[in-house]
Amino acid sequence: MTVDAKPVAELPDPRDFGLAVVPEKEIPAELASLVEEVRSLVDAVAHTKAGAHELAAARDAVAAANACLQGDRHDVGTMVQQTWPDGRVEYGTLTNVVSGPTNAAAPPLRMEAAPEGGLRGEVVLNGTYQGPPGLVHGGWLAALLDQALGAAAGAEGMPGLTADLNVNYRNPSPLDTPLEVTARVTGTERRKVFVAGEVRHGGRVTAEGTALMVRMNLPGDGGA
Ligand SMILES: CCCCCCCCCCCCCC(=O)SCCNC(=O)CCNC(=O)[C@H](O)C(C)(C)COP(=O)(O)OP(=O)(O)OC[C@H]1O[C@@H](n2cnc3c(N)ncnc32)[C@H](O)[C@@H]1OP(=O)(O)O
Repeated sequence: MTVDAKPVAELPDPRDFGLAVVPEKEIPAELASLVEEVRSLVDAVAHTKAGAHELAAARDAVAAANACLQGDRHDVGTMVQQTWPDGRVEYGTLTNVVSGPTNAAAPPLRMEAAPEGGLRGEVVLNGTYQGPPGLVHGGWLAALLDQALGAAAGAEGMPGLTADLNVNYRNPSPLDTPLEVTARVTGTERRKVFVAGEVRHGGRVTAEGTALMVRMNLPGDGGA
């Protein structure tokens, strides 16, 4: 395939697009641990068999916590600048539902450079991501792949939006156990970036995805 898409020399700075940026290292440790606690809370609520007394007490405690947090908020669209263990710098949305560090609904998925090229990450989805009994919901597998595929394009200097995503479910993906997610760029054509990736459990592919990402239109593209 023709490789004529132009990777950007430097990642576009979201501030140039009017978006606020929070460096991940500036997220307070107390917020990170609160997010962890809320993740655990969501799982506990989803599975609890507690009685009325405990449920009412928990509801009051959560209502009190909620009231504590009704102050100043980050704007929707706020970005987080993340530096991955391999030194790669990446921008993502702060509350991205797959990888956002402050989003308790995000598993979260973290990707880093894979020795064989592209990106790889590991993620464990608990029972709140359940579709069929004991298995990850197919929509969430698509979300994991979409995010990983987008991140793979971004890591090659070609951040963009998903235009087309195809997912094949090859084997069941179990809950509560590590799933490996891999993704790589397979080709480019003008602003089109073709990407492919997999979810694996115990080395066996459970879902595979391909996508077309359309690279962001950047100054200097000249309509290419
Ligand atoms: C600075 C901030 C950093 C941000 C980092 C972000 C990281 C994100 C990571 C998040 C990961 C999570 C990811 C998410 O959740 S992304 C969220 C889900 N995706 C969207 O919401 C995207 C919605 N769609 C659009 O906005 C537009 O349609 C896009 C931007 C995709 C293209 O509209 P645009 O006006 O820009 O492009 P163009 O029309 O000039 O077309 C250009 C080329 O593309 C070809 N084409 C277009 N569409 C399709 C299609 N559907 N099938 C096949 N081909 C298609 C087209 O034929 C042409 O080809 P060619 O003529 O060259 O051959």
